Amino acid sequence: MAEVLRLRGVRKAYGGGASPRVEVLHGIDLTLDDGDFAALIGPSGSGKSTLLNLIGLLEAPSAGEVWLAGQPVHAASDAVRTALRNRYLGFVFQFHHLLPAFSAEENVLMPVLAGGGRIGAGDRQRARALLERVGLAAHAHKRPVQLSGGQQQRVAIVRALMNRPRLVLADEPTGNLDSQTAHEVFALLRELNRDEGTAFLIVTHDPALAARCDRRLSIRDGLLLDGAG
Ligand SMILES: Nc1ncnc2c1ncn2[C@@H]1O[C@H](COP(=O)(O)OP(=O)(O)OP(=O)(O)O)[C@@H](O)[C@H]1O
Repeated sequence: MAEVLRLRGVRKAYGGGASPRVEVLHGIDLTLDDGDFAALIGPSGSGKSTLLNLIGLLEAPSAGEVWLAGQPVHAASDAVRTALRNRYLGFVFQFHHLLPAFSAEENVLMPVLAGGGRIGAGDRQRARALLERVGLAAHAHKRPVQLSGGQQQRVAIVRALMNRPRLVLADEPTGNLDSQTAHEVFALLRELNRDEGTAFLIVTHDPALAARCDRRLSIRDGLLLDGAG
């Protein structure tokens, strides 16, 4: 199975100069392969979001290497990082961040525009197929406010898959949902992982959801433990 992500000795420190320098991540090694389904757990403030931001190419490490799809990105320019992010990564957040003025289908199509492309017939077909896949075919024309919380999150999830990313980063994707809906949305992530072969790295505080992942990565004291299996 091909490697999609590799971190080697990744450190991240904040501050410096006038404010004290605090190192949050003390040397993280991690490899994710295509199709991996991994939970990232750890106490509040342990650095989960920091790690996700580094993997998402939204922040640069203070030291160490980040490789995405076989390409070194730790020293890449902003333009290269943006291009790699659009091509290989998808994002799902705790709050759906759908654009309120646009329909569900238009929201799903947004990553095509963000990647600098023009929306073609094939893109519309994929957006509709994805919405149908998650039971929202009849809601494609509705705006986010007309959808339930679980439906909104489903739209956000298929939006993340629109560009066929190799890795989806999900920061507490079910954190804002009641437990029944959370389990349904989580099951959907799993199905999409299997159907599309997309790797997922999912930050969750819910041990029951983490237990349903193939890998459980936990951050403690700035280090990553891999509790595979
Ligand atoms: N931009 C920043 N500047 C300074 N310190 C930061 C910055 N971002 C995060 N930190 C610090 O880094 C540490 C890790 O934060 P992070 O948000 O990654 O933790 P987390 O595990 O995601 O927490 P939670 O589960 O509460 O969301 C915290 O002590 C936080 O205060």
